[in-house]
Amino acid sequence: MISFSNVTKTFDAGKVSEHVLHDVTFEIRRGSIYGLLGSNGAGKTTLLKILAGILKQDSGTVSIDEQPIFENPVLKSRVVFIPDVVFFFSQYTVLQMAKFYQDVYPNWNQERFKALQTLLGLDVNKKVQRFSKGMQRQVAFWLSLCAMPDVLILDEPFDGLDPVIRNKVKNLIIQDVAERDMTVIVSSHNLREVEDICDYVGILHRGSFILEKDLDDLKSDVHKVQVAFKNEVPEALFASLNLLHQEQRGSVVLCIVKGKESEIEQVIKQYNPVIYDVLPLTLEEIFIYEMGGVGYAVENILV
Ligand SMILES: Nc1ncnc2c1ncn2[C@@H]1O[C@H](COP(=O)(O)OP(=O)(O)OP(=O)(O)O)[C@@H](O)[C@H]1O
Repeated sequence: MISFSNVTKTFDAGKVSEHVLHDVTFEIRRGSIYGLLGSNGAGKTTLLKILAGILKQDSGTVSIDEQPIFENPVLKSRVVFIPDVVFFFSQYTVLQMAKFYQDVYPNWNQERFKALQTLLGLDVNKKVQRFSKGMQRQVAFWLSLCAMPDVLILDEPFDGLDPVIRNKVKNLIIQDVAERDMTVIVSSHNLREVEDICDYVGILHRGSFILEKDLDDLKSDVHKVQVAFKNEVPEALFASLNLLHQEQRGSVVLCIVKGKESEIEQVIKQYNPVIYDVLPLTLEEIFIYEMGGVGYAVENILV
């Protein structure tokens, strides 16, 4: 399990200090995929670098399986970080880079290296820096997945990958999570990009979490309902629902309601609606309505 407890981080910015993370506390269960979302400058990369042991927090604790990560080489050999700008030694071919990874990561899987070579079709004797940007990112995933990490940290990982490779990479990640309980934390600006792989999502804003939720809970707890009545819309109905949003479209009322679907249906049906439909909500809509409810303009955070 990954655990952040009261973590703060400040950078010197000229004469003043910039507070980048404020008292961040959260956990990531082993074998889960955590989506870290947030606006530019929210502190996502800083948080990921602290988790990877590249930066040290000013205060608080960061641990993986109850061991601190900073200056802990044994633990670090179980953790792989793919940064937003991937790095390879200049002049190194894929094979030379693979040898380097093999030396650093004791669980290196050579059979998988060969299998992924066939899947990706990249030349192992080519210098990595001569590949295109997207191909270099493929190499980063290739090497990282062969390192068989227990924790995979991804910063904006899918930028620059074409849709076919993107799906292949996502499938490989999901396979490792399912088969050997790998834990993944993935930062992104785009909820749609991560919603198909994550089971937990946190939104970081100006160095603090403004929302953290299990996606299944989120999906089963908010509903978009369309209702219409023969006569006047019964106001008493809305008072008895936990409404996040309500709008009239002609004779139809569209509501975003929190709660169990069966209970919502029971309440509304007491008023004999002539139309009662439950419509699908995208995750992005759920976030916008949930966060709108606590006064944040999430549209700006998630774009
Ligand atoms: N090494 C550094 N020195 C000084 N300030 C830094 C350093 N690294 C990050 N910062 C500052 O910390 C803040 C958070 O940056 P960070 O890269 O963590 O944000 P982010 O959420 O990843 O942003 P983005 O989505 O734009 O990549 C920014 O204001 C940035 O300028």
